[in-house]
Amino acid sequence: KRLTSKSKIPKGLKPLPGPKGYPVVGSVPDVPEKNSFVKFAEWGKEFGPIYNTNLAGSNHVWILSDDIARDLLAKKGAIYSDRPHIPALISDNRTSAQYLPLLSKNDGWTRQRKFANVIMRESENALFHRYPETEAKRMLVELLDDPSRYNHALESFISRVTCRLAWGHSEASDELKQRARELLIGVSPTGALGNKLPFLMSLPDWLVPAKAWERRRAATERKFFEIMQGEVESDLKEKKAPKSWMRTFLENRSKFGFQYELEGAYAVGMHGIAGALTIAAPMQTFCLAMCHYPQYLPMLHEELDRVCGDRLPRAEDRPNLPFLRAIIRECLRWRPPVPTGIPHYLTQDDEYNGYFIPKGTTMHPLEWAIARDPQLFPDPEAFNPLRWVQPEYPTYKEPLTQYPTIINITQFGYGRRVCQGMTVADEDLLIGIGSIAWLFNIDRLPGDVSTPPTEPAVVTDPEVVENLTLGLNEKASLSSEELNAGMEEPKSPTKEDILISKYSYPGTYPASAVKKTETPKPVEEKKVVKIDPTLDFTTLLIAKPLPFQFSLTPRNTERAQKARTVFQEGVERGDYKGSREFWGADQGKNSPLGWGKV
Ligand code: HEM
Repeated sequence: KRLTSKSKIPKGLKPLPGPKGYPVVGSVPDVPEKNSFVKFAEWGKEFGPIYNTNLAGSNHVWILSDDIARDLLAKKGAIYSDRPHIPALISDNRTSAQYLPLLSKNDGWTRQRKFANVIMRESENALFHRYPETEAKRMLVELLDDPSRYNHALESFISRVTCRLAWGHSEASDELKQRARELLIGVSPTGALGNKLPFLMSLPDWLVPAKAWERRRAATERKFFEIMQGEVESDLKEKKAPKSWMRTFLENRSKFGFQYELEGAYAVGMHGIAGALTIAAPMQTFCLAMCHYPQYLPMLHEELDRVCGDRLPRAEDRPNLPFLRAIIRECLRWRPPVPTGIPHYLTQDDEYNGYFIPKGTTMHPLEWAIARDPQLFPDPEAFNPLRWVQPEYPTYKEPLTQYPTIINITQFGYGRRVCQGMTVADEDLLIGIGSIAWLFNIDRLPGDVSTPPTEPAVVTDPEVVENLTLGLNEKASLSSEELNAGMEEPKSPTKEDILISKYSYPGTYPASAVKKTETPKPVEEKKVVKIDPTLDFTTLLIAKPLPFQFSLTPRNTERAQKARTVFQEGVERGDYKGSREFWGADQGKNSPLGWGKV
């Protein structure tokens, strides 16, 4: 929607405040790609808890207060529950009935939300078929074997659980990660080129590689969903299909009233993708928080030892693990996985407190700021799980057998569009984080120079800076930072390029500060590099801490042995299978289907 000119504002109402911006592009040049949510929160200090930005001619309103978000997005849900158009997707996200989170408030959305309610309730009642407990054992052994690939192990844990929930087995978990990663790039404002330069999408494919990339992504996804549905169908016929969302769909097909042949395949697949995308982020944040706030891990160990003793945590332990729930709750508050929120779209002119909000405005509940309201969260920048379990804090709530909980918190959105997967996230995080803490000590490496977030670390040694980037781009890792999919054959980024995109906000560093050359540089050329080690996150819609180095060691040999034994028992029962390639060994590089270069 074009920005409404002042003359169109109804009498008696004012326009919302906001940054002035520049002609044509509006405020786009003022928004950094890295940690844009920090900039949007800073503008809130200047313009108040609800303000307007013009981004390349479109009207975007940012909401920084939970009360205002509720007043508008929830109470006035009848007009605030649509979704904006995402230009980089070739099928119109609002009407294609492919991706429930991106659909307009139409019939497709209503029937898929009903379907989502059924599959979520059913799997929740069955304690998610114990899939999180099963996969936690494999994750622990992977972490014991190679702690430096922790990022991969955590993402694989989530992807395998979600894959089992969606289709009954974990074999497609690498493919699911890749599907999730490509879709995330497709929908993120900082991802696919078509979202940055929408006019490209009206040009022919041969002129615009980004468009060809999207066509290939969509075709691969469709084929993947179709294969997965077909396999569960034949397993069902042979009466060997484990419990899954797909099985529920196939056994009750006529009840859901889906309108096109693969709608069920998409409805299930979309939930698989939504799960694979999001839940590893708070687990990675947990590792980050334990490194920088070491006082809390011993408290968590004490609780887990008291409640679980020498066995791994299980779903039934939930009421007895308030401190674990407090840690999880605080991870979501301190580093919200969707820091800019998922936008809603306003379908009618509206007003709020004398301000005019025009129809066609994209509304952003800015979770980053909402989760830092100092009235509710004293000392908001500090990771402090005690705020959930000690009565002197405003967020304390009883009974502690139920609270703290992540169910219905603001990080899952507002009103009619609220997240459908909260209970899955809740279960995965309880079992996933609980199991890691049960087995491991988590610490910064000896000599780690990074300091807590109140004071951004000042690093001058290029060697140190370079080491901080290790671990990028593992196979099928969702944390890869290679963006702009579909552009000209990119040169693989140099370490220098990666650093430039990593640290461009809030610190500054010239490339010369990190360049490694044959001959040592004179000292005066080493410039200061500022890094806040707890804010080094990916730039896509779902923000995850970039891989970092830390020490992950078993608390004692008995526990390590126990983890290996219970995993081995599962292997012998046939609980675990490896991941399958779908498009051949080269991932479909030379065929029309396969992994887009991302
Ligand atoms: C930590 C994990 C997660 C976070 C932080 C998260 C966050 C969100 C947010 C912010 C929204 C938008 C709400 C709004 O528009 O107001 C959303 C929507 C949604 N989420 Fe999640 N989510 C998570 C996990 C999941 C999982 C595991 C699933 C499914 C298995 C899922 C499925 C969905 C769906 C289907 C929607 C769209 C609802 C609609 O548009 O009507 N989410 N989520």
